[in-house]
Amino acid sequence: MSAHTQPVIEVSGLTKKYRGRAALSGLDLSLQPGQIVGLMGDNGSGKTTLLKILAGVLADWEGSVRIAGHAPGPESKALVSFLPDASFLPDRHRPADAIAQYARFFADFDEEKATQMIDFFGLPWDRSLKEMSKGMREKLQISLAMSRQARVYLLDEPISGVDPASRDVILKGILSNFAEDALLLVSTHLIQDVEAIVDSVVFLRGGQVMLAGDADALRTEHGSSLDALFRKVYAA
Ligand SMILES: Nc1ncnc2c1ncn2[C@@H]1O[C@H](COP(=O)(O)OP(=O)(O)OP(=O)(O)O)[C@@H](O)[C@H]1O
Repeated sequence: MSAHTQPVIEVSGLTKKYRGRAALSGLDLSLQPGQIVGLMGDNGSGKTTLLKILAGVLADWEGSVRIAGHAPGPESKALVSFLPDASFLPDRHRPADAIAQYARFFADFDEEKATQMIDFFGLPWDRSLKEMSKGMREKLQISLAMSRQARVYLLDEPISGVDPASRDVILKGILSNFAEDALLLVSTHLIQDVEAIVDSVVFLRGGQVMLAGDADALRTEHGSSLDALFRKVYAA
């Protein structure tokens, strides 16, 4: 990574309150492109809130947020592929309908890539979302989100509903579809599952960044896995 690379995400003093209670409290974060970043944190630490603000789907916050130089809005949304933690596709959609919908919405969507990824995951083309299992739906939504040629991918808990063997397949699918100069920010509490693929991590607590840095440097400095470090810092 070049030291002269501009951060693709720059956040400073970000505060978000829900009915007067802060979910994010003056959060600062700067992320370079060309890496996979694990967004970790205990329940309620603000991961989803942060991802939604970066995705431009949550308003009424204070502070400064820039995505490739743009404030959240139509220009930033065109560069950001967001995978929310809840299903957002109509229940009646089969994979081909979902592909057609994505193609209509997103100019950077690659239908062929999505088709390949759906086949890679072995998903049934003849089943609607309603007829799929939770893990199948997650795989379909990951296939769609990763098939945009985005600068930034925001994945909120993409592997929460799948069995351990499928998690590895999904991570492989994500990695093989990830352009080198993009940024992928993935939230999870299953840190051991993403430990092998993340270049750096951001640990949130109480709506602030508690610890952030290069994964290898943190492992060396603390002499432990990220998983063990996570347990240690959150137990403290
Ligand atoms: N729509 C909402 N209305 C009110 N409070 C909310 C809303 N969404 C989130 N919060 C609060 O904001 C805080 C941060 O929530 P958020 O969902 O961002 O955390 P998280 O780190 O993603 O948690 P988890 O790991 O449990 O998914 C929590 O205290 C939560 O109760």
